[in-house]
Amino acid sequence: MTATKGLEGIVAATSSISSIIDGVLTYRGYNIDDLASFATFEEVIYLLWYGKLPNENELAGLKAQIGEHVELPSSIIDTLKLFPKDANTMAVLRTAVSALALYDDAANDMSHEANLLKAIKLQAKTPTIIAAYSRIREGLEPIAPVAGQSIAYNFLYMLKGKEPQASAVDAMDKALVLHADHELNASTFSSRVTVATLSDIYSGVTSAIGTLKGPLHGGANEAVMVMLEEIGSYDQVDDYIQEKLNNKEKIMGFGHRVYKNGDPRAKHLMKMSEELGKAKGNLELYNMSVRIEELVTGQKGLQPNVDFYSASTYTMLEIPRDLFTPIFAISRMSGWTAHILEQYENNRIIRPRAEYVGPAGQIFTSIQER
Ligand SMILES: CC(=O)SCCNC(=O)CCNC(=O)[C@H](O)C(C)(C)COP(=O)(O)OP(=O)(O)OC[C@H]1O[C@@H](n2cnc3c(N)ncnc32)[C@H](O)[C@@H]1OP(=O)(O)O
Ligand SMILES: O=C([O-])CC(=O)C(=O)O
Repeated sequence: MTATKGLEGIVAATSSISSIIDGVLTYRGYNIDDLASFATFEEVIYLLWYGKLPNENELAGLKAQIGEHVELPSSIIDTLKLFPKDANTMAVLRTAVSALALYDDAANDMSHEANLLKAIKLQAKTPTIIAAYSRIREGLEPIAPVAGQSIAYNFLYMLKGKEPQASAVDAMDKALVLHADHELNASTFSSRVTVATLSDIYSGVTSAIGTLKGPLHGGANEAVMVMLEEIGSYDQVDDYIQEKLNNKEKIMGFGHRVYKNGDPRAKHLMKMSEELGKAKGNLELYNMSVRIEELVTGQKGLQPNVDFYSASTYTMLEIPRDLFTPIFAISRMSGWTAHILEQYENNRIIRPRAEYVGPAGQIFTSIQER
């Protein structure tokens, strides 16, 4: 038995949800470029869960169901109020999402209908948790969403407490479409491993949130922003990046396990970052990002991934840095739950082997003799 470090190149499941073939990303066979240009996040959620794009009635039905479940149990709001005001926001989300199971009588009902309803509840409540905690830590009361509005609109509305601009809602919606699913990425894999023991959907998404949090995965969007803040201004980019490259340090937001010739989502986020910067009359972060890309791609051949331009995009939307990865979770909740439902449909416990590289043939000695 020989291990493959990081399971690189190992095909660990079959799935009909999303694919990456020759650098082209599709959700259920639809090219991500078309979805990013023409579909809303709610249409994409429907596509991921039901395997087809919704007609108008089906979309209205899904939106109504999400609207019905968007509010949090009061105990969850009370719990959020108990958390430290400076808590890690992904730890907050992981804990609150896990706690939702305590207030769902059907948490352990394993029927498909019950699991689909739980997916709807999780998708509806995740933005509410993030917006509520963000307000609570600022000493403000959480606010209720506006009935009939989209997830993107309501997240921005609940976060900021005022009607968001149409351009901000469009950008948020597109970002949610772009992050929704990505084949067997680490967090999706961990959700599938968890539910393959026939554990419940809340356990599956709690594992996934914990996995997304890491800076080699979803946490990279915040790490990119830390880097941009450290650099400070356009004229400091070359020195900062060159030193990192010389020291063989990682540049966050670059590289990918699967894409070696570029992440098809990055160009959309790059354009959004530029457009939002132009609208604000401040292209500094965009220009800095472009220069970083020139240096890193020019010298290392590494391309920006989905996390790189999302950092400047979210900053242009005036979103606090520590909500970037939670926003990724709002979007990926749709993909995680689609994969969990798919796993349940054709389940087998996921239990690979390890190549043992420790000592062999040890002679046991009593504790007094050690
Ligand atoms: C949503 C997402 O999860 S997208 C990914 C977000 N993560 C990041 O942006 C963090 C920065 N990037 C990375 O750490 C990696 O590229 C990962 C985790 C995304 C992929 O990791 P792997 O597939 O294991 O890539 P791997 O480590 O084999 O990289 C190949 C080579 O490129 C180098 N490399 C990879 N990424 C980077 C980077 N961002 N900066 C500098 N060098 C890098 C590696 O050090 C390695 O060099 P070596 O062959 O001299 O040892
Ligand atoms: O697929 C991966 O390894 C990481 C990624 O880009 C994602 O989850 O969107």
